Amino acid sequence: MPEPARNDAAGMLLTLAGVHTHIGEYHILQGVDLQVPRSGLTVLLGRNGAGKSTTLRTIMGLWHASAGRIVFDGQDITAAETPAISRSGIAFVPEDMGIFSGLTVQENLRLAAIGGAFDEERLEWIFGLFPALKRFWLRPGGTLSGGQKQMVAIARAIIEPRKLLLIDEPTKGLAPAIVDNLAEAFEQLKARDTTILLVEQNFNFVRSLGDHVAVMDDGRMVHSGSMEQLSEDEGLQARLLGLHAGAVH
Ligand SMILES: Nc1ncnc2c1ncn2[C@@H]1O[C@H](COP(=O)(O)OP(=O)(O)OP(=O)(O)O)[C@@H](O)[C@H]1O
Repeated sequence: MPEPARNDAAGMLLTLAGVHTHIGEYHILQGVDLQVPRSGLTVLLGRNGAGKSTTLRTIMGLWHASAGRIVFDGQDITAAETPAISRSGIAFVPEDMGIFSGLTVQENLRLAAIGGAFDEERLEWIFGLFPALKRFWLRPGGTLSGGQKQMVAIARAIIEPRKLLLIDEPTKGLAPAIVDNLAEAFEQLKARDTTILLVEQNFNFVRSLGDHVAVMDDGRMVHSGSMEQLSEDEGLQARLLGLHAGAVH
């Protein structure tokens, strides 16, 4: 029997077309077009206030688009509510990480596991990615360092298999060793065919991890292409990101 027709663009897991988002009286997203190819890591870059977090929150249904269309894995999710979007296979790690400080690492993860039950093999894989979580398994989330909290937040997002991870500025304020640990974890997630849409300001962190790149400014997309192209073109980096030749961000 032929496959049912899919209304996503070829090879795209997620497509935003002409998305507008208003927050109260403010018109924040002003016609965002974004395509996230299946597999690999797409980086969303742009200066502070460009609308990156609002884009992730709109995909997740935490703000509703006032115009435009969001299609995920062949389904129109523009008007869907957050729990349904989550069940369709998208996990979101917000900038504030959203972990419960009064609950232990174990309890934080158990809340994200379907039926509160762990798949032991998957849990061992996560402990391999983030050994600190095993060490601090019974510690309350609130007593962990910023990097450890970020690990809990990412572990919650991947405790069940997901098609797409939305992650907002995970390296902000973290020590280089933790940033390296996150980079390794993202490489492993990519190897397991998880698609990642990552908002990041740290261009050096994403230049070797990223496959695709989109750049926002003033609530619109101003560039999209391959990371390879942006990585090799210092003129483009200067124009889009304000980076100067040899700049370490
Ligand atoms: N809850 C809100 N109420 C009013 N304005 C908001 C709200 N959230 C975001 N904004 C505004 O929307 C614009 C885009 O913010 P957003 O957080 O999406 O940008 P960003 O690119 O993620 O920047 P940053 O890196 O600073 O988080 C900013 O001007 C911000 O002040």
